[in-house]
Order: sequence, then C-alpha cells, then structure tokens
Amino acid sequence: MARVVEASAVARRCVADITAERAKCSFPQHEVTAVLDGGEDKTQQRRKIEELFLSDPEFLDAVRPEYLSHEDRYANELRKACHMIGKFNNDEEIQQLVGQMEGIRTLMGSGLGVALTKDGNPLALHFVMFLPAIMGQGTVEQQGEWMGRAWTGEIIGTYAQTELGHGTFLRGLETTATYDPASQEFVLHSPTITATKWWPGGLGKTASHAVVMAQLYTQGQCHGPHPFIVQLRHQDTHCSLPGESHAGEIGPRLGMNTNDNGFLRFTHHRIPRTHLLMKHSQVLEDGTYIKPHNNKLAYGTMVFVRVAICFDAYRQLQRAVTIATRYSAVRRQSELVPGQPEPQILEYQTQQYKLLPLIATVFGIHFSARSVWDTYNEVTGSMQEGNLDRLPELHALSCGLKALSSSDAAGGVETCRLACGGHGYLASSNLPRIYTTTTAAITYEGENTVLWLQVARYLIKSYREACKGHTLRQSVSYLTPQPASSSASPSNLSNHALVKAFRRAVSHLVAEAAARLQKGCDAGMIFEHAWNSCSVQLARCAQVHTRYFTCEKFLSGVERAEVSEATRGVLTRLCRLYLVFHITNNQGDFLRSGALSPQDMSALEGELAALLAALRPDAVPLVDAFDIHDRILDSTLGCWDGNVYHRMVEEAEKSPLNQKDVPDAYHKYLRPLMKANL
Ligand SMILES: CCCCCCCCCCCCCCCCCCCCCC(=O)SCCNC(=O)CCNC(=O)[C@H](O)C(C)(C)COP(=O)(O)OP(=O)(O)OC[C@H]1O[C@@H](n2cnc3c(N)ncnc32)[C@H](O)[C@@H]1OP(=O)(O)O
Ligand SMILES: Cc1cc2nc3c(=O)[nH]c(=O)nc-3n(C[C@H](O)[C@H](O)[C@H](O)COP(=O)(O)OP(=O)(O)OC[C@H]3O[C@@H](n4cnc5c(N)ncnc54)[C@H](O)[C@@H]3O)c2cc1C
Repeated sequence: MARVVEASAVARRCVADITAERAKCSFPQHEVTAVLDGGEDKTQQRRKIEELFLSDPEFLDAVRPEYLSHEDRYANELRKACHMIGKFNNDEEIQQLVGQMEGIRTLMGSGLGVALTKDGNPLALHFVMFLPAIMGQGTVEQQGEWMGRAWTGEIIGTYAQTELGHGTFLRGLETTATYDPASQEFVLHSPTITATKWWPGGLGKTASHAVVMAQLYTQGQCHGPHPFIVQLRHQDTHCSLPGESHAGEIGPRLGMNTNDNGFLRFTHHRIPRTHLLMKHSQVLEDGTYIKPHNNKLAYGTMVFVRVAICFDAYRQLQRAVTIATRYSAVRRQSELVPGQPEPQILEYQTQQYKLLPLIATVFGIHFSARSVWDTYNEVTGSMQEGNLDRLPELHALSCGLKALSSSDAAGGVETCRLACGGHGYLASSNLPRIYTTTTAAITYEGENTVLWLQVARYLIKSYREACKGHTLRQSVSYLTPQPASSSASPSNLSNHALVKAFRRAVSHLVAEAAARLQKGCDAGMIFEHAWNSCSVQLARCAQVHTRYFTCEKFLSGVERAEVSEATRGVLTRLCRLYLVFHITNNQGDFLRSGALSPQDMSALEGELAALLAALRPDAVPLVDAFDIHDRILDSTLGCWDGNVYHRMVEEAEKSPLNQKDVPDAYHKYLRPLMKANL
C-alpha cells in the first residue's frame, strides 16, 4: 500500500491525526478482516491476487476516465477487462489462487475487479448473467456446447430481457419466439417499437451472443417468457447479422457508462430449435411443448443475480464509508469549544451518527448475504433432486435482501458523500462514481418497490397459512397471530430481546395489513384493488421483516464468530448499534405493536449516544480492517496515509484545462464577448 507522505506541515498534521486514530484500536484488526474474508487464509489469498493484478502496469489509467470521450472510456475499460481474462487464462498461479472456473467470475465481481474497471465492466453481464443463465437454464448438452467457449471468452454474452415498454412486468414482454416445425427453428421478432430490447449491459458493442427472453409460441399457443441463446454478431468480423437483428448502444447514463448498455430489435430472425434453453421446459421437434415443474423456473437467473448484488452493495458501501471515515479523522472544522483548536469532524456526534451506523451496516449486509447465499446453494441443490418446496422462500429472501442491501448501500454512499462536505462532490473523492454505480442496483434486477411487494405477497400468504394453523418456513416462522401482550420491561433490552421485539413489530404490521386487505375485499373490492390500496403498508411490512432478518443474522454471526474477546466486543457493540439505530429510527412500529414502551425508547436513545461514543475510537481501525487497497479505494479523500490536501491539489493540476494558462475557448468565445464594446 502506498504510504508515501509529502513532508509539509499540513501533511504532517494530517498524518499525525490518522496515526493517532490507529493507536486507539481496541481489537486485533486481522481478526475482523478474516471474519469478512471468510478466514485468514482467504485474506492472504485475496492480498496475493490483488498484488498480482495491481502490480501489472496494464491496469494503470493514463488519465482519469472523466477526461476521456465516451468511446475512449469504453475502449479503456474493455482493454482492462480483456487483459484481466487473458491474465487469468494464462497464469497458473492466479488460477490456483482464484480457482479454475468460478474464479474468473468471482475475480470480476470482487472489490479488485470492480475497481480495475472503473465505471462499469463491459464484460460484467457475460459473467454475472449470461454464464449463470446457461448453467441454470440449459440442459447438460447445451452446457457442453456453450460453456467452454463462454468461459474462455471465445463468445461473449449478455442477458437481454428488458424492453422499451416492459422491464418490471416480465409477463408483458412483447418479443416473440414462434416455433416453425417445418424448419425446426424459432423465429424471433420484435412486433412493435416497445418490443425493442433496451438496457442489457454489454449488448451495445461487446456481446456476440445473448440469452434473450421472449414469449414462446408453439402450435398456436403462447407459453410465456422463455430464454433463448441468440447469436448477434458474426463470429469473425463482429458485424451485426444483416437485416435480421440490429443492436446498438443506448447512450450515456447516470453512471456505469462503460457497460455499453444496448438495444436490440429482431426482424423474423431464425435460430435453431436447440437454442431454446431446455433444462426446465422443452419444445419437441413436432412443436409439442413440455411444461416445467414450476413456471417461474425460467426466472432462475435473476434469483442468482439478486444474491450476487447483495455482495456488491456490501463492497460499495465498504469503500464509501472507508473514504468518509478516514477523511473525517483528518478534516478539522469549526470550534467545539470557543477558542480551542478546531476538532476533527469525527468528534461531532452528528458525524458519528452518519458514519458509525454505516460501518455497522457493512457487517449487517455481510452476515445476511452469506446466509442467503447458503440458502441459495441449499435450495438450488435440492432443486437438482426435483424438490422445489423452498423456491418461494428463496425468492422472497433474495428479493428482500437485494432491495434492502441496495437501498442501504445507495443511501449510505450518499450519506458518506455529504459527510465529506464539498470535497465529497469531487470526482477525485470517488464518491460520485461509487454512488452512481450503487444507486443503479436499486433499479436493475427488479426495481426495489416491486421486489418489496413480492416479499409482502409471501408474508401475507404465510400469515394466512399461520392463521389456519399450518407450520411455516423457518424465515417466517415467527408470523403467528399474537395477542397484544405487555411490552418488554426496560431491564430486558438485551440483544435477543430487541430481536424478539422486531419479530413482534413485524407480526403486528403484517396482521394489520392482512386485516386491512381483508376489509377491502369484504367491502367488495377485487383482491388486486384491495392489494393496491394497501401496498404502501405492505411494502413497509416487507422492509421491516427484512430488517429483522438482517438483525438476526448479524447477531448470530457475531455470536458464532471464532474471534478473541476484544474482537467480539467491538462486533457486539456494532451489532447493538445496528439494532438500536433501526429501532429508534422506526419507533412507531415498535410502540404501536406494544413490542417496546416509550420508556424503552428513551433508554435506547440514551444508549445510542453512549454507543456512538464507545465506538468512536475504533472508527478508523474498523475501516482499516476492511483492508481495502488504496488503488481499490481510488480516492483522494480516503487514502491510507491521510495526506488528503496534497493529493487533491495534485489531482486538480492534472485537469486538461490546466495544461494551458489560457484555453482556446477563451479566444473563440469569451474574448469576442468581453471585447464587444471596445
Ligand atoms: C460467496 C459469494 C459469491 C457470489 C457470486 C459472485 C458473482 C459475481 C458478483 C458480481 C457482482 C454483481 C455486480 C452487478 C453488475 C451489474 C449487473 C447488472 C445486471 C442487471 C440485469 C437486469 O436488470 S436483468 C432484468 C431484471 N428484471 C427483473 O428483475 C424484472 C422484475 N420482474 C420480475 O421478476 C417479475 O415480473 C415479478 C415481479 C417477480 C412478477 O412476476 P410474475 O408476474 O410472473 O409473477 P406474479 O406476480 O403473478 O406471481 C408471483 C408468483 O411467482 C413467484 N415468483 C416470482 N418470481 C419468482 C422467482 N424468480 N422464483 C421463484 N418464484 C417466483 C412468487 O413467489 C409468486 O408465487 P405465488 O403465486 O405462489 O405467490
Ligand atoms: C444500469 C442498468 C442496467 C441494466 N441492465 C439490464 C440488463 O443487463 N438486462 C436487462 O434485461 N435489463 C437490464 N436493466 C433493466 C432493469 O432490469 C429494469 O430497468 C428494471 O427491472 C425496472 O424496470 P422498468 O425500467 O420497466 O421500470 P418500471 O417498472 O417502469 O418502473 C417505474 C416505476 O413504476 C413502479 N412500478 C412498476 N410496476 C409496479 C408494480 N407492479 N407495483 C408497484 N409499482 C410498480 C416502480 O416501482 C417504479 O417506481 C438495467 C437497468 C439499469 C438501470
């Protein structure tokens, strides 16, 4: 890690401030790093991989991407993404470190991979969706045909589902794939302008192939959206296939501008029958349709990606809160006590309130994403054996955690930007780019409100089952109708008691929403209208339920961690802060359900202040324990050595506008104006 510090009084002061923070550390940092990495051996492995990639000059950028044209930015990131694969394919040491096949995907999606390609990796969709779609939706023969070529990069794919007219409502897709038994081909067609595929990452110029979701028609009947493998570009020339399909890029976005998100239209484009991914449903040569065991199996790729997004949200928030916390230790502003030296802004309780809960959130997402990932593997494992029983639970869990982690992370990154004052608005802080990347996850892979409503659907269904006396799945087993009972006594505000209070609050909210829904139906509304009229409340149930889930996973994760008492101490304080922060921020849910009393709330608010003070000395040591390399942070404000101001000035000097004292634009535009009256 670069720890070179320019010797000036200001630099010395900044370094002294951040060094003093490190001296306050109350726990062995390597233990926290290992908890997050999944073991000390994994930490060593990650560092070695980072070293191998970061020491490679090919990954250096000649200039900041913001100064490049749209096309040059794309080319620069594509260059690095391809070099990453080339390096992986040709280096046995790297392959051993990251693992042969899955490794390249993990590498691309890791903190390192995301940092090396700065504003969106043009190959992301290939690894995150195209390959998983073939794995999850293709037969063994289809996997044999496509996977090898896709892993090595001989073909590059994307996942083309969303259209101009429909993203959320998958059943509303307009692209058709009509089976023609005479030629044993499917004919792909975009019947209207709104049927144009729109948004898929890498579709613009990078992908040679796509998994296209289209309405399957055979023997005159529509069977809903199904996945098809479609070649888009010529294998040798990369030219679009003339006449039948037309792809391009959709133009600049808020962020992720080097992902070449694209559009695609089909004009009676023919593909072989065997290009329908047929693991779950098949079309036979004569056009007979064989149904899947569950018609939502075609949505399986999205379930995987929703889980993957939770890990990405975790990493993005980690980066942002590291930047803002280190900066807050170096930045001095105003006076706490008149006449006394300006304090580090981290001394202000309000600043601690911005940052410390976000540090806790990193751990909250970490423990719950691990848990959902385990559930994903268990459920998909039992699905291989034909058992689909837990699919609805997995769907609800992955929707809930994707929505919660992406909104927590995007909101958290924005809080970090604000916590850095004006300087957080500078591109060189890296906070703007982290924000625009993170906020996209609120929309893609299922817009969050829509996902909350899917969770609510599961909750209400489960609650109704519970009312009939049926046993529920583990993640919702607490949803039994409960009589309003007396609140927990102030002496019982242990962590477990607070988690229990969450359970009671959610049960109460769900019971209320279910009753309101029923009332609407009883008053003569059709179910769907009654549902819509309660949907604000329903989304709220889903949010509080998912928060409860993260609290529970955080607490059990800390209790189970194999660490020293000092480390368990700091993690327990963080977990406590997470619980108290979310309860005090949502008091109404707990008060009206009787889960907690106004006196409890007062006690918890007092405790919140004490927790901020107790965690304040460990703020910088905790973000240091995230162990993020300076190159991965890529921030003038967050660098390890704290030498913020010199770095900012150095970066500003590099602006192309500063390469000439008087820019050409002055002579062209400003001078004629300024001299007009002379
Ligand atoms: C160790 C860690 C390792 C980790 C690995 C490492 C990997 C590397 C990591 C990489 C880092 C990442 C970085 C990212 C980079 C950028 C990527 C950008 C990608 C962006 C791609 C996209 O953006 S791509 C398009 C996504 N576009 C949607 O996301 C549409 C949403 N829209 C719907 O998804 C449906 O439209 C919607 C609403 C369900 C209604 O669907 P619908 O109308 O058909 O259904 P209904 O509402 O009628 O019914 C509902 C009934 O369906 C059941 N159900 C519904 N879905 C189900 C399902 N999936 N599975 C099972 N069951 C399901 C449900 O449980 C109900 O069941 P029930 O009836 O029993 O209650
Ligand atoms: C950066 C980025 C990358 C993407 N990459 C891909 C990709 O690789 N492949 C791909 O296929 N797609 C991709 N997408 C598309 C993405 O999946 C969709 O934009 C997303 O699913 C939301 O759908 P929509 O745009 O139709 O939003 P809309 O559904 O039109 O949402 C607009 C508003 O309507 C509300 N709304 C809609 N339906 C309901 C409902 N039933 N109940 C309540 N409220 C509702 C939403 O909450 C939202 O507030 C990408 C999008 C982005 C931004």
